[in-house]
Amino acid sequence: MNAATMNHAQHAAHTIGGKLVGVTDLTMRFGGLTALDQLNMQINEGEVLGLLGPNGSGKTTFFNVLTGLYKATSGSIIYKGQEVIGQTPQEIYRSGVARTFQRSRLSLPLTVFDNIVIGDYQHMNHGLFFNLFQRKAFRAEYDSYVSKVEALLNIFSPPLVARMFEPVGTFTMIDRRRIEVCRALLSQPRLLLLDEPSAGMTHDETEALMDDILQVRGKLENLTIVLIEHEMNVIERITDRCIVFNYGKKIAEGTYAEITADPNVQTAYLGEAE
Ligand SMILES: Nc1ncnc2c1ncn2[C@@H]1O[C@H](COP(=O)(O)OP(=O)(O)OP(=O)(O)O)[C@@H](O)[C@H]1O
Repeated sequence: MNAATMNHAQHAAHTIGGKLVGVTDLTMRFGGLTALDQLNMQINEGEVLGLLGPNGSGKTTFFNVLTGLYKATSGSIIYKGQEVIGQTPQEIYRSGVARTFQRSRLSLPLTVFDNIVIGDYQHMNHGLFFNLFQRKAFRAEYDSYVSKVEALLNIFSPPLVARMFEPVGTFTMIDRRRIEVCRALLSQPRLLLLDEPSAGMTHDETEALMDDILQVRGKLENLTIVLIEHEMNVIERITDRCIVFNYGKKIAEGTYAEITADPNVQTAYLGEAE
C-alpha cells in the first residue's frame, strides 16, 4: 500500500499518550476584542489534533500564544510540566514547539537548504570566532546540517534533495509547503503546529501534502501535531481528534464524526436558524 491509498486509521501504528499540553482559562484580549475567552483544552502526546472554527474564532491566536509571540492576558498553558506563558519564543522553540505560518515565510532568493537551516538559527553556533578560527568544527556543523536537511527532504519528497541548493522561488507551491514543514521539523520538535497548510493549494496538492505529513508522523514516533484547517476532508482524513472554537471558546471536541454531528458546531458554521 502506498501513502496515497492509506487513510488515517491505517496509519495508526501510533500510540496516543497522556497530556502533553494543558490549557486552563486562557484569555487573550486585543484592546476591547477577546480573541481567546477562558479557553480550556488539552493536547495529547502523539495525536493529530484538528483545530476548527469559523474565521476569527481564535485558532491562530492560540498558536501565537502557545509559541510565545503573544503574551496571554491571563490563564495558563502547561507544556511538558512547565508554564509557557512568560517564556520567549526562542525558549519555547528550544523546548520542542515548532510551527508553520498561514502565509509563507520563505525567502524566495535563498536556497532550500538556507531556508530550512535558518529555522534552526537558535541551535547554531554562529559566533565570528567559531566561524573564522574553528574551520574544522564549522565544516563539521555545516555537514551535519546538510545530512539532516537531506534526511528530512527524503522523507517528504526525494526529488527535492537533488534541488536542495536551488532558490526556493523556482519551486511550486506544494514544494514550498514541504520546505516549510521541513524547516519546522529540523529541530526535531515534540509538538508541530501547522497553520492551514492547504491554503493556496489545489485539492490534489493538498492530498499529496497530507500524505507526506502522515508519512512523517509514521516515522517520527514522538511527534504530536496540531493542525488548523478549513478543508473538512483534510480534517477527516488526518486527525485523531478535533476541537472546535467559536468566539475564542471551545464549543465542541471529539472525533471528526462527532464534531460534525454536533448541533453547536453546525450553528457556529451555518448561523442560527431564523
Ligand atoms: N494582533 C492582533 N491585534 C488585534 N486583533 C487581533 C490580532 N490577532 C488577532 N486578532 C483578532 O482576534 C480574533 C481572532 O483571530 P485569529 O486570527 O486568531 O482567528 P482564526 O480563528 O485563526 O481565523 P482564520 O480562520 O480567519 O485564520 C479576530 O477577531 C482577529 O481580528
